[in-house]
Formats: sequence, C-alpha cells, structure tokens
Amino acid sequence: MNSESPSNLDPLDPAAISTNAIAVENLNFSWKANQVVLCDCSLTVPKGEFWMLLGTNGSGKSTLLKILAGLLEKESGTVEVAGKVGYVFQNPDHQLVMPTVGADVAFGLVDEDISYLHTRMRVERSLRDVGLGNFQRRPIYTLSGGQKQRVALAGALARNSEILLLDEPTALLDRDRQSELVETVRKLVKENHLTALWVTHRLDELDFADGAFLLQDGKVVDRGDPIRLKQLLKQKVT
Ligand SMILES: Nc1ncnc2c1ncn2[C@@H]1O[C@H](COP(=O)(O)OP(=O)(O)OP(=O)(O)O)[C@@H](O)[C@H]1O
Repeated sequence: MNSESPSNLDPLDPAAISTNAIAVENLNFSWKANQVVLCDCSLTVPKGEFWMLLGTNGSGKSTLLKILAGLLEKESGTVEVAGKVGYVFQNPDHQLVMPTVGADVAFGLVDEDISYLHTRMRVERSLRDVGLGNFQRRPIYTLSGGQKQRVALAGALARNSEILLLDEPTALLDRDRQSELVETVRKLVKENHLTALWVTHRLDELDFADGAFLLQDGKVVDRGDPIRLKQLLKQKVT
C-alpha cells in the first residue's frame, strides 16, 4: 500500500467514511472486568478490497468481527460499517441449519420481503457464484468441509451482503480446498465490488489479499502490504 491509499485516511474524516466500507476508531471491548480484549483498536477497510486480519490466538480477531457484524456491543469507540454484512464462521456446521443446500441458502432470505420466484433466483445465482450450481438438492451431510463453507458463503451472497466477514473460513480445509475458497472470495469481491475482511493464521493466503492487519493484544500494530507482512511474520516464526 502506498501513502495515498484510502486505508491511510483518518477514519473519522468524512472522506474516509465514503471510501471505506469499514472504519473503526479507538474501539474498546472486554468480556469481563479487569480484562482487555480490544484496546484502542483502529482500522479501515476500503470499499471493494479484500483485507486479511492476522494475530496470535486470543488477540481479539473473532471478537472484532463479531462487533463489526453487530453480534456484540462495543464498550466505547467508533464503528462504521457501510453496507449489509454477511458472516462466515470457521466451522460451517455452526452455521448451516437446513437439511439441503438450496433450503439452507433460502432460509437466510425468510426475513426479506421477496417472492418465491425471486428467492429461487437469488438462491440459484449465489450457488452458481460459489461453484455449487448443481447442488441445490444435495443433503448438507453429504458435503465436504469446503463445500459447506461455500454454502455458507452462498447464504451471505444471496442476502446481497456487501461486506463479507470471514472468521478463519479455511481452518478446517485441506490445502487444495483452502486455495479454492480464497480464490473464489477474491474473485467475488472484485467482480461484484464487495468488501471482505478475512481472519486467518495461514500466511500463504496473504498472496490473495489487497492488504492486511496484524492484531496484537487487541490493537492493530501493523497494517498495509500483505506480502511485506507475510515476510515479517515468516521471519518471526523461523
Ligand atoms: N464468549 C466469550 N466469553 C468470554 N471470553 C471470551 C469469549 N470469547 C472470547 N473470549 C476471550 O476473548 C479473548 C479474545 O478472543 P478471540 O476469540 O476474539 O481471539 P482470536 O484472536 O479470534 O483467537 P483465535 O485465533 O484463537 O481464534 C480471549 O482471551 C478469549 O478467551
């Protein structure tokens, strides 16, 4: 990232809010008294970009994503999320609730005021977009982990989510399925002008990112060029 990147704008600057899908400033959160999970955490993710979030176990990555998704209340700070959020969990078995692929994706649309035909069109489109065009009638229990993650992703796309929050979506996948999923998400982000924030521990995934954040003790301690961060973190573990 160069110094003129939109991500380097002050997140409280109105210009930043219009160019960023996510703008977080001085966010604080703790689960219990005398514990700090997120501490003056600040970050911005530009619209239309695919950013990754790295950090050691317990550094606050999942907590941050849950606050961005509105699943948790922040304690203090500013959180701006400019668009509809879709969330993909690490374990798709915690997310998929219906017996078949098509029914599961359609289930996410029950709150939307759209016709049966429109629902079917959205389900078909989103399954096609994740490479599962022929899977509508397949029982969920017959799917691989990678296919289940794609169904979860299709659910987010069917709801016309503009911002995808993905919490270690490849943690349970083998290397081939991992590459397929990260490539699919990058393609979807770029083709549909979505924004994604992807939590990972796998450094090779940084090759697909537009930028990355490093979270440490609940604070963003480094951000920017994903390849620079990849080299930096590789040196730390070797
Ligand atoms: N539901 C919860 N109740 C109480 N404490 C929690 C809860 N969820 C997380 N924590 C604590 O908050 C801290 C941050 O957890 P979080 O899951 O956000 O970290 P993380 O960076 O996503 O870790 P990992 O890489 O292991 O998934 C940890 O100390 C964790 O034990």
